[in-house]
Amino acid sequence: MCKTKIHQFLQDLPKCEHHVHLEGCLTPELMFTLAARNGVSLPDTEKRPEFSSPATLYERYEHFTSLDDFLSYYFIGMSVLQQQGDFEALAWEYFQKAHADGVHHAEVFFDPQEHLNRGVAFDTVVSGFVAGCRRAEQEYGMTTKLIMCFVKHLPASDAQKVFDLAVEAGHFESGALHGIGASSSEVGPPKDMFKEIYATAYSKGIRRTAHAGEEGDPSYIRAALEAYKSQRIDHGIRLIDSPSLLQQVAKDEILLTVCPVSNVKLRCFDHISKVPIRTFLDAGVRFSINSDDPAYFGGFILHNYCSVQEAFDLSIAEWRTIAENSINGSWVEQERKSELLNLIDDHVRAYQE
Ligand code: HPA
Ligand SMILES: [Zn+2]
Repeated sequence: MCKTKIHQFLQDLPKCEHHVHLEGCLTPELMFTLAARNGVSLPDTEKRPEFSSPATLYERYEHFTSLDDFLSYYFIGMSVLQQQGDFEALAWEYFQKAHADGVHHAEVFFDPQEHLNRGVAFDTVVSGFVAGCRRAEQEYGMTTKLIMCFVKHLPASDAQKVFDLAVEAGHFESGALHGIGASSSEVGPPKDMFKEIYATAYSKGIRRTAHAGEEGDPSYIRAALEAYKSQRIDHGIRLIDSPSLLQQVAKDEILLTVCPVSNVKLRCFDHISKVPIRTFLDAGVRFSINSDDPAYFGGFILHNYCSVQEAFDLSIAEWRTIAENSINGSWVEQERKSELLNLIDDHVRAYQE
């Protein structure tokens, strides 16, 4: 993979990432290091032999059976994060990889409820992740935004508490946090369980996105758009089951943050070629391509771009459309968008000369 000329083009193509969970960037190596340093016990290896070493965990990650199966590992993994420096180190590891993959602008998710439930202070989490973001901005000239996700498997009242903490701390006004999202188990919890929080966010002008239509049917996407007034949809792949909603999403210029490798690893599709990339392109649905939980799914953003290219053999004009849509769908100032659009123009011209 990534040996041919087009793969070099994809590596150097200026990218925006909109759908990556920082906790999903925790490699087994860092997990074991932090567990030892912080005195955190990972599961008993008698009962769970996959927790014997990074190698055995990587092997287990090859066989996720569903979103919830993956999430059970994801939530155990993040339990090793305890100190401000752990959160900073995790974010910095991600930004180094993203930079190497040609990411210029990254909007990254994190799940504060899980950390608070383990007794980690909200400020420890936010200040650690913010420090990682600032370092990426200073060292790489990247632009970054932090998006706080609410998790659907915990009570909505917990989500409300964490949202109130963020608002009271002035994090949205200061720019430490930029938006809200909703993630974790999809099918089961009420589709609109955070509707009061999203209504408050809307009234305060806080950006809104939500995971929907990953395992759940199109009614989950409709609920995110209607009950949450969500400005983006994370995943949204089940739109293929509703041509009318697909047309509406195209018309309303809602950006889908698609994660092709994740969709195969979590068995939403049996092969990348089934991810509706071609359908979305043909219908004029805007989407970006993203890594979701790269440490668990075997590759960062470039791996997703290259896997899509292998499966769909897209033209340079189609890649240009994807790259431009992902810039236009970013939550960043117009001046920065123009700068990134110019970089794409230069890159495509240089390739064609
Ligand atoms: O792909 C995902 N879906 C839902 N929740 C998540 N949390 C981390 N990754 C995911
Ligand atoms: Zn996700």
